Amino acid sequence: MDLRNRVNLRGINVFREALDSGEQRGMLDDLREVIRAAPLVQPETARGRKMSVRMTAAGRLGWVSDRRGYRYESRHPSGVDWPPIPASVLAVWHAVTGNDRVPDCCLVNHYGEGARMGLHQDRDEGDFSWPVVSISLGDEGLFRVGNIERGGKTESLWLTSGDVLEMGGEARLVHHGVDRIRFGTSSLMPKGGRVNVTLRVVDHGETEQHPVK
Ligand SMILES: O=C(O)CCC(=O)C(=O)O
Ligand SMILES: [Fe+2]
Repeated sequence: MDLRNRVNLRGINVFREALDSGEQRGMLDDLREVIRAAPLVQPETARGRKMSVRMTAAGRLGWVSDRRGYRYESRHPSGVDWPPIPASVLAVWHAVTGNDRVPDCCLVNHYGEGARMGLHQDRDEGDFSWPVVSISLGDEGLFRVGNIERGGKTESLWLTSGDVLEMGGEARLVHHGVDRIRFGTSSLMPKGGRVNVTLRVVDHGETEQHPVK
C-alpha cells in the first residue's frame, strides 16, 4: 500500500493507485469470499425502484435498502450474519485513518455494465466524526463531487482500480455519486465491472478494538 500519491478534490483525499495489482487481486479474492457468505443483492428503494448497483456488506452492520427504506442492519436480508471485514480491507482503513478503531460497516458495491449511483450524502451514520474510506477496484468509474448543500456546481474525476478515497472532516457530508463506469477498462475482473468498498463507523456503540500490528 502506498498513500503518497495524494490529490485533493473539494476536501476529499484521493490516494491514487494506493493498492498495486497484487494487492488489488488479493483484496478481490477476499471480497469474493464475503460475497459467497453474503450474496450481492440489488436493493430496492422505498419508492420501489431497483438500484442499478448490487450490494452486500461485511462487519458488525450492513447498509440495506428495501420497501421499508434504508438503514443499517446486523444481518444480511437472508438472515445470515454479515461476514467479517477482510484483513486486507481493514489494513487500508487503519493506514488512512491512523487509528485502531475498527469500522462498523464495510459496504461492497458491484457495478455491472450501465450501473451508476446518484448524487447522495453518506448520512445514515450516528457519528460523522470518522471519515468514510472508499476503495475502487476494477473498471474506471466517473466519480462526481458536489457540495454539502444540495445543488450547486460539481466536479468529476475518473477513479481507477486501486484508488482509495477519504471523505472526512469538512468533506464528510459532501454529495457524491458515480455517473457511469467504463465497462471493460480493467483486466482485474475477467467479466468486467467495478467493485467499490466503503468503510464507515456507524455509531458510538461498543465495537471490538483490534490493535494495529
Ligand atoms: O462507488 C463509489 O465509488 C461510491 C460509493 C458510495 O458513494 C456509497 O456506497 O455510498
Ligand atoms: Fe456514498
